[in-house]
Amino acid sequence: MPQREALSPLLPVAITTGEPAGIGPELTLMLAERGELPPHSVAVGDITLLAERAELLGLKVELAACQPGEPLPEGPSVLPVWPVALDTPSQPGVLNAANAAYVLATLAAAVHACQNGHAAAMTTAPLHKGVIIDGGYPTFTGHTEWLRDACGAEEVVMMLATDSALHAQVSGWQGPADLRVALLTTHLPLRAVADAVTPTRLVRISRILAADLTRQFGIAKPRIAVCGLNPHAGEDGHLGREELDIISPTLEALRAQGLDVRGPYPADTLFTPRHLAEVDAVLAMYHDQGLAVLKYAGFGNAANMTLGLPLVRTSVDHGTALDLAGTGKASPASLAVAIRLARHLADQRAATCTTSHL
Ligand SMILES: NC(=O)C1=CN([C@@H]2O[C@H](COP(=O)(O)OP(=O)(O)OC[C@H]3O[C@@H](n4cnc5c(N)ncnc54)[C@H](O)[C@@H]3O)[C@@H](O)[C@H]2O)C=CC1
Ligand SMILES: NCC(=O)COP(=O)(O)O
Repeated sequence: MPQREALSPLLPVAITTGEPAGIGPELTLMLAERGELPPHSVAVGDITLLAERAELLGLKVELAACQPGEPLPEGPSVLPVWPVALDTPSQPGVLNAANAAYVLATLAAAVHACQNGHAAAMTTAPLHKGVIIDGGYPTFTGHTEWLRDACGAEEVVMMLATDSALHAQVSGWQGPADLRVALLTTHLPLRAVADAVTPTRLVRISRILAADLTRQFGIAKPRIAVCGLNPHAGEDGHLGREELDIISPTLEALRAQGLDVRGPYPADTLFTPRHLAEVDAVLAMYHDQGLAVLKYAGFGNAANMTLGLPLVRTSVDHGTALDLAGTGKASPASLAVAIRLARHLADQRAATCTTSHL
């Protein structure tokens, strides 16, 4: 039996603390002070920054530096930290491109730990895409794409979900609707979206989504509703031809291969209770088509995850909120959901690996 998988529940979830000028550091500290981090959680970031932010906000957290592979320090209000040093001091709300490499170094440390059996999963606090680009990484577009490349994956899928849709066991979200929304395209200018709606991308994304809804969420035959790109799903070609020329024939081919992919549906009415009740996930064509609805339904109680990776990665449903950084007013609820989800998915993955070796 493989020791590493069998022991995964004891391995930590590595929480990258994100943009140092944003709310990520203080949200992590808030959860630690309240005792709301699951056992075996470790922050990845600059320990002086965390200490300064804790002092600023009067958060009573004992920061305990340790290294991947070492036992995690334990105790009430103890936050274990895998230290990664800032390149330059950071003030809340004030971006500095000199720290772009630092943010990416925290991600690299977490990925490395997952790959080397020192972490069970990673949860990412928000980073600021623009300042990373300004800091000398012109092709950077987000965690999702960076993780795809770091892990050598051909394709990955961004999916956000409201809490109970993540998994009934994870917590008790009682919001208006359960919603899982995956994206065909992620961080693209709107002008480039239509060109990115291709049969190849639709096939790859649909397959990953269906496979991970089964593998990670236990849905034997996932039902996926696919949005159209254009108003009224193109109005029979009068308002755009992507539905007729690309989406419909590709979905037809996927259905012939056994995938339950429905649509394309007009996106404005797909996100209504009667339609949502009939499917397990919605595949939106672009970022704001899907995420505006998801955030209306459950902002602060939803999480983001990357499907198709060889490791478990979850994240918050919000960004760096520079306007709130250093005030203590930002809610840590989504970070808590994301960490619990990472723990749950990692434990489940470990149990599956262990059982499959029996
Ligand atoms: N997972 C990640 O790393 C993500 C990063 N971002 C990045 O964050 C930066 C800022 O993005 P924006 O579009 O301004 O979105 P944002 O989520 O940072 O802020 C939008 C609004 O929501 C509020 N808000 C955000 N988080 C909150 C929280 N936890 N509690 C209470 N209120 C909260 C903010 O104060 C602001 O009014 C961008 O660079 C964006 O790319 C955005 C989404 C996810
Ligand atoms: N709106 C979601 C988002 O921007 C998250 O991006 P990523 O950094 O997780 O790829």
